[in-house]
Formats: sequence, structure tokens, C-alpha cells
Amino acid sequence: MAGRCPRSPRVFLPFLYPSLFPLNGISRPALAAGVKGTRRNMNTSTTSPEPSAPSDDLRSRLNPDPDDYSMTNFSDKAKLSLYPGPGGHGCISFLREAFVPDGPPNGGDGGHGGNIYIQAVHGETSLHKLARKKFVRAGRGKSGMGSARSGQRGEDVVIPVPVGTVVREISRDDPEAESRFLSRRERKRRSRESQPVEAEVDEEGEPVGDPNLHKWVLYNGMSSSDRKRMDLPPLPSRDRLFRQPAAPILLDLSRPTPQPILLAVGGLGGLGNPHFASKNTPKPLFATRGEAALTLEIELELKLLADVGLVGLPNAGKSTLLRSISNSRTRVGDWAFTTLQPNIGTVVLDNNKGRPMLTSYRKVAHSSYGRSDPFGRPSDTQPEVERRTRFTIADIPGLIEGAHLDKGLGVAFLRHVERAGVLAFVLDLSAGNAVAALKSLWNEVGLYAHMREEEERERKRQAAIDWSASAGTDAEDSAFWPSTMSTDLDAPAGVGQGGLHIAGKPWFVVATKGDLPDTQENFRELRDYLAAISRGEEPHPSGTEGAWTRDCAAIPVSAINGHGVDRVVHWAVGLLDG
Ligand SMILES: Nc1nc2c(ncn2[C@@H]2O[C@H](COP(=O)(O)OP(=O)(O)OP(=O)(O)O)[C@@H](O)[C@H]2O)c(=O)[nH]1
Ligand SMILES: [Mg+2]
Repeated sequence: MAGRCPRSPRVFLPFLYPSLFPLNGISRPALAAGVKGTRRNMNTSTTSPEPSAPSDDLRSRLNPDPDDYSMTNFSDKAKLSLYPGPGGHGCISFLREAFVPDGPPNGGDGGHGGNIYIQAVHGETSLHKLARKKFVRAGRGKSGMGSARSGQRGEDVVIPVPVGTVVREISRDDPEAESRFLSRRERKRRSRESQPVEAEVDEEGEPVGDPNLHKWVLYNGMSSSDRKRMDLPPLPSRDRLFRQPAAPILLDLSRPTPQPILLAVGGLGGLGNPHFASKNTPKPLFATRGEAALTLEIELELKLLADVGLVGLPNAGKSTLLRSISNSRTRVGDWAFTTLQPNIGTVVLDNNKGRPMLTSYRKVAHSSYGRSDPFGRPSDTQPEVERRTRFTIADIPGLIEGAHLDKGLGVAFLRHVERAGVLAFVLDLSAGNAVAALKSLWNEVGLYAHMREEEERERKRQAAIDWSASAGTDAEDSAFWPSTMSTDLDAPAGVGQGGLHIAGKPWFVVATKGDLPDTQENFRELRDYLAAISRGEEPHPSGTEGAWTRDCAAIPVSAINGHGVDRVVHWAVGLLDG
């Protein structure tokens, strides 16, 4: 779909290349009709397209000192060990009152351990705090007490993460699930071989006692041989309020989650001795221990969610462009790799005088995300339309040739533009052949897309392994954790189609530094090349079959002067909402 900005290049091009686009007698005010208003800090005018000299304010904003920038802590990866709380032990106690010297058992139950949840919230922008933290621990359940007082429940912990975070389980160690699984397997083996359950003996012929002895709290005054001989009842099977999500956990928190999502469940509290009182054992001298909780290792990866992603070689002028269309104070400097971390700017579609600069409507998906579903899964989504007032734009560190081989800063930062609706390739017209630069950038992006797809396939292979057999997760637990949580997740639309999930996005080119001399010829070549792609005479620069090739536009700008940048905004909005 074509961009929404006026198709005639004459609207802005006279600023940069009057010889390329002769006016043909069209009056200058008429040329400006496509741009409805003035943007703050910009020199495009409603009355005259003539570039006025940039004000000092604008000059210093768009060509700032290298130390004039704001920088925040940022990290897009974190590994966390999660330790939900273990359960508190049950209590062995008996009623002792005046005139009741030998009362019934009244030991309280232990409290359950605290759970660990995760929630994607607006306002969080980075994972650096979690990356430093390294582990998260929920509260342990308190042990039960006499007089039938139950122990307090351990405190739950909610991990707030930025919207756009992907959560992947690396490993888990669940001693309880493992022992449940082993005892179930043992029971099955015995019933298959129809073996009578014989009392096991140790090497010296002494009875070994209950293999689950370690799960009981025994009265302190007992001797160890009494303990071994003690006839303990079978461990009661218990209902769980929360079930541990099955392995491997894989979540894509690409929208805010109104309710926290459960990651790791705390251990169950032990049962007090009244639970084991029976006709034969009216005074049980035992209670159960609280369950040990599992340990979960997870990896968090933040993929920023911007509407438009800027991709370009180092020093191309991406950050200057971002400054010129938003209020971003990202760092600008005349050397490669000035930008070392992604920056997001918000472009407000308003000239700050209460008048919209352009009118566009975006599709919004309203859903009952998390409202009716305990897991916050999207349900019936109904796209609606609302007036667009802003969009976000992500500026990432520059890519160099061979970035996929980890040259320069590598291609990892492309993950922040991977989900952008539109890609804007920023090319420096004064730095050699722009067509070659565009091809080289697309080549790196294409290789990154293939790498991501390979990773995705590998992850799917891993996910296909039946973890319940090896890690001891209950089969019903697997059913409990909805498989949709892990399938619609990480796979961006089009993954597995040879890089299409990126090459299929709408894109355009911003040709910067058009104010510098001898850039017209370079721009002319670039424009002709893009026109040939649009006509289908040239393949997509990444070489991907079926990639987006409609209306490939090159917009010449002088970001440092704020010239032509309105057109970038118009075109981007047109592609986003078109
Ligand atoms: N003449 C001219 N210079 C520009 C223009 N845009 C940017 N520059 C200059 O080019 C240099 C690099 O600009 P940046 O915006 O830092 O470039 P970048 O692409 O963000 O660079 P990295 O962050 O290193 O990838 C700075 O000295 C800018 O002042 C422009 O339109 N015209
Ligand atoms: Mg930069």
C-alpha cells in the first residue's frame, strides 16, 4: 500500500534537489498543500516551501554536541533463577489444658510457599534491573503451630517486565515432581510384574522403613529405631490450588498483562498431626513436612515494540533523523557506533497547536486479554479503528557488512526492529553508492531473519520433546498449561518462510545528508533502483521471494536542518495504517 504522504515529490524536493525535480510552472504555495501544518522545530512552512535558515534552537537540537544526550540504563537480556517458597511443616501438638492433661492432636498445618508470577506492564522499559538481580525468591511458608494455628502463607512475588518481553525456560529442578514420578513408575512396575510388596531390608537385614520417611516430621522424643519401625500411613494425595506450568515455559508478553502470569509454584505446606488421627493411631506422633519448591531457570529477552524501525550503516544519520521528528535526545556524533543501545522516540502527529498534522486511523485489537482467562491469553479479538495521534520509532546501533558474523555490534539489535510494522532504511547520500549500501543492509537483515528462523525451528524441536516423561511433570499438568501459550509465541508471522517475517514488511528509504554537495546523482540512482523494484524489474534487495516490493520510496532529507522530514512521518504513517 502506498504511503499516505503526497505522491508528488515536488512538495519537498525543491529544498534539496531543484534540478532533479523542475517546478514546471506550479506555483510554490500550491506545492506545499500536501503538508497541512508546521511541525515544531521544523522549517517546512505552509506558505512557502523555501527552506528558511534553521533557527539556533533547531541547529543545536539536530546538531548537538556529542555530550548533549540523555542515556538510560538498558539491557535487553536477563537470566533469572526463580526460587518459589517451600511449604512450612505441619505441627505435632496435643491439647493440654487444665483438666485435659492428655488431649487430642491439635497441630496446625504449614503455610504454602509463595508463588512467582510475571507481568508485562507499561512503564518498564528495560531488563537491566533483573539482569543485575540474577535471582528471585518468594517467601517460604511458615510452619504450623499448636492450638491448630496454621502457618502463614509465603509471600508471592510478581516480576514486572516491559511489554515485548519473551520468557523462555532454560531448565528446572523439581524434586517433588521427580519423586512423584519415580514412585508412580515404581508402583506401575510392581503391578505389571504383579510382585507382592515386600518389606525392604538393608544390607544387614534390618527393615529399611518407609522410603518416604524424609517427608514426615516425627516427634522429637522418639529413638531412631522407633522411627524406623514406625508404621506411617501412606502420604495423603492433595489437591493443589495452583499447578506448576508444564515445561518448557515459553511466553511472549507482547501486550500488557492485566493479571500476573504464574511461572513457579511454591511448595505445599505440610499437614498437622490431627490429619492422621485414626482409630488405631489416636495420638499421631507425626506430621508431614512442607514440600520443597522447584527451581526454575528462565531467560528473558526484550524485543522493543516500535511502529517503525530505523536500519542503517553507522554514522548514516539515524539518530539525527530520530531527533528531527521526535523529542528524543539520543546521542549524535560524527563517528561510527555513536549509538550503542536502542532508542525509542515517539512522533506526535500534531503541530503542538491543537491541529493534527495529518489524519490517519489505526486498527486496534480490543480483546479480553487476561480478563476472563487466568493466563491472560488473547481470546476474541475485534479490530477497531481509532484515530492515530502518535507512533513510535526505534533507532538501533548501525549495522556493518558482516554484522551477522558478529562484526561491529553484530545483528542482535535487529530484534528490536523485528516486530516493527515498517522498516525505514537510512542511507547517507554522501557516503558512497546508496544502492550498494541498501543491498548490503538488506543482506544483513536477510541473514539475521534466517538465523532467527533456524533458532525458531530448533526451539520447536526442543518443545516437541516430552518433558513430562523426563522431568516428572504430571501429564495432567501439561494439559493444564495451555499449549497455545507456547505456540503462537515467539514465532513471528511468516517465520519459516525464508526470511519473509522481516522481508515481508513494508519498507522505505530515507536518503539523508541531502544538503551535502554532489549527492544528487547518488539519489537519482537510488530512486531509479527503487522504482525498478516497484515495477518488478529488479528483485527485492534481500533476494527473498515474495518480499514486499510495492511503492518502494526514497525520501531525500536533510535531517540536520529538519528539511523533508515531515514527508518521512507522512510516509511511515501511510504504510503503518494503509
Ligand atoms: N550534513 C549533514 N550531516 C548530517 C545529517 N544527518 C546527520 N548528520 C551528521 O552525521 C553524523 C552522524 O549522525 P548520527 O545521527 O549520529 O548517525 P547514526 O546513524 O545515528 O550513527 P551511529 O549511531 O553511529 O550508527 C553527525 O555528525 C551528524 O551531525 C544531515 O542530514 N546532513
Ligand atoms: Mg546513532
